[in-house]
Amino acid sequence: METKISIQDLNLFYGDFQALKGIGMEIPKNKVTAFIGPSGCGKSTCLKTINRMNDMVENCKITGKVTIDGEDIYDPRTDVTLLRKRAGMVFQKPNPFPMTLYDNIAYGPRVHGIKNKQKLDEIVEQSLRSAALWDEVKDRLKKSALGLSGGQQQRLCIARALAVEPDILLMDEPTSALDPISTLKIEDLMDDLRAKYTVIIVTHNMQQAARIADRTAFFLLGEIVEYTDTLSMFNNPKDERTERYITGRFG
Ligand SMILES: Nc1ncnc2c1ncn2[C@@H]1O[C@H](COP(=O)(O)OP(=O)(O)OP(=O)(O)O)[C@@H](O)[C@H]1O
Repeated sequence: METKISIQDLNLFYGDFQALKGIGMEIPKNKVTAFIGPSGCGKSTCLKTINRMNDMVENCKITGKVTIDGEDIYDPRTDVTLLRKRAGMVFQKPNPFPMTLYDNIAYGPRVHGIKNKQKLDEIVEQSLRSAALWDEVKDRLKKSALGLSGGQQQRLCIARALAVEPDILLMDEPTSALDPISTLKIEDLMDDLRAKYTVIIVTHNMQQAARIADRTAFFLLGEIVEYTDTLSMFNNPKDERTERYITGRFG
């Protein structure tokens, strides 16, 4: 397996509080990796270190190293805008912009300098197809995105992330606000996405991790207790704490 993202001895502090402790993991290319663990154990924090979303938090300090394709993303010379283009993010609650579906998706490419209408049309169609939304919305591209259902909005947000051609997709509990049918659609989509992207998903839902992830990391109190291929984790956890968590016997 080729490593896409390497995290080495990563510590993260919010003020005096240490949220991540000595995280080390190699995240493989073109696989789905799940972060699981009880609330507040650092999953989202760890996810956000990969595109430096933590830069926006005051008093947040990081030591250690994160590399993408071998490049140190915390190097002062890193272009953070470009980094966030390479590592797109989808959040827990769908957050479409209050504009048309078309403009939601064309927004990123326009920011990055694409002005040609035909090219933008192509990107919009392709992104919506990749997010399994095209057929449902192709006749309403000029309508407000806020009129979509929650599940459609979340797929629109995935399409918006794909429109700038990332290689990594960071998803922070992307289905927690969705009904079971929309959740299933996003899970199916995940299967297709791995062909082109390296996907990392934070989830509280262990069945979801078991269904969609190739590898799973179990976080507890800011540390990684266990990180292995998903089948081994669920069938044969090495650490007693992992076993207790996945069998629902704690926290
Ligand atoms: N901006 C912040 N400032 C201070 N503390 C923070 C901040 N963001 C997160 N924390 C703290 O860091 C710890 C890890 O939070 P994080 O959101 O990464 O956990 P999580 O595992 O993703 O939780 P959940 O599953 O509930 O989303 C928590 O104790 C949280 O309160």
